[in-house]
Amino acid sequence: MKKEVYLLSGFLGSGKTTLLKKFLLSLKVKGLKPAVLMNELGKTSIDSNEVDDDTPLKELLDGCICCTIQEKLESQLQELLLKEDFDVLVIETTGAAHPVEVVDSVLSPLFAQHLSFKGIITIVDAFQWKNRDQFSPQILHLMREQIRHANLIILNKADLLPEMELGAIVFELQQLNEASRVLLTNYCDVSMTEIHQLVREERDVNHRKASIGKQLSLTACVHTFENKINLEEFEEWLRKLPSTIYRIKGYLPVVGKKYPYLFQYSYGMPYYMPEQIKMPANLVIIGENLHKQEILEGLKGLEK
Ligand SMILES: Nc1nc2c(ncn2[C@@H]2O[C@H](COP(=O)(O)OP(=O)(O)OP(=O)(O)O)[C@@H](O)[C@H]2O)c(=O)[nH]1
Repeated sequence: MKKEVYLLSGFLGSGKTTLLKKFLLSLKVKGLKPAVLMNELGKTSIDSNEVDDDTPLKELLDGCICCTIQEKLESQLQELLLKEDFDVLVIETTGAAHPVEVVDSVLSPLFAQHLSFKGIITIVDAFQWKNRDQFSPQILHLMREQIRHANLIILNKADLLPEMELGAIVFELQQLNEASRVLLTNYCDVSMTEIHQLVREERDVNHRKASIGKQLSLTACVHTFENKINLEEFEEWLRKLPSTIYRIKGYLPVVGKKYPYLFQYSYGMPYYMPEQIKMPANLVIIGENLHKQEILEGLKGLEK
């Protein structure tokens, strides 16, 4: 059975660790075993002390998951999958992380059969948002991105502002992300049912929806090659793809080669690298309004 993955996003100090503690507790009450992947901008983690000793915890220190140690994130995910027994993984990113970059790692072809991405929960500090003019345009952009890509927005620290102002902020957040619900909380006191329900997903192994950024209708599908393919024919297939496919990554089993090619494709640019070891022959395709069946049939048609 696939392990569910939730991503906690939100700017520094918004309340991610506060929510994490409550979320972990609720999972345990439901009889589920959680695991946590956390990263901190500094060299030592502070928040990890907040996680009980019986919960498997991986830390990514000295950098933000998305910009400096994306590869490390993948290896930590792999290690968790190999060594730990858990049902649900909660990833708490630093407040300075772009959520979609992290989702990109979770959707790695290495984990296609093991992880089921449930969604991004973004926490917004109401007081901070009201006073956001103090931040640089770059930080403001990041905060907006975290909001835009959320599947659920938690407007936290409601105790710090009058109701009228909170109402105006809810309206602003809703304008930024019409598809997500906005919940108003104190100390991230949110009904966990809301979190568990946050993403509707297809559970099919080879054909799954990653509910990232619903407002952008970003979806993903995974193809697992059962047979080898011819590289020239694959390139021909690639050339015919619509421009709404932004990202493809995975391993291509190539006719005449013992080990697969690592394949990366980003906004039209393909990249191939021969591997020296056996890898799972999964290919993840991410884009807007994907015609999944057509894509998967096209790939199947390339197999010899
Ligand atoms: N007044 C008030 N304080 C809150 C609320 N929620 C959290 N806090 C406090 O805000 C501070 C930051 O909360 P955290 O949960 O550590 O925030 P975080 O997003 O994990 O912070 P970083 O790890 O630095 O990004 C803590 O002192 C919390 O106790 C709230 O609703 N109201």
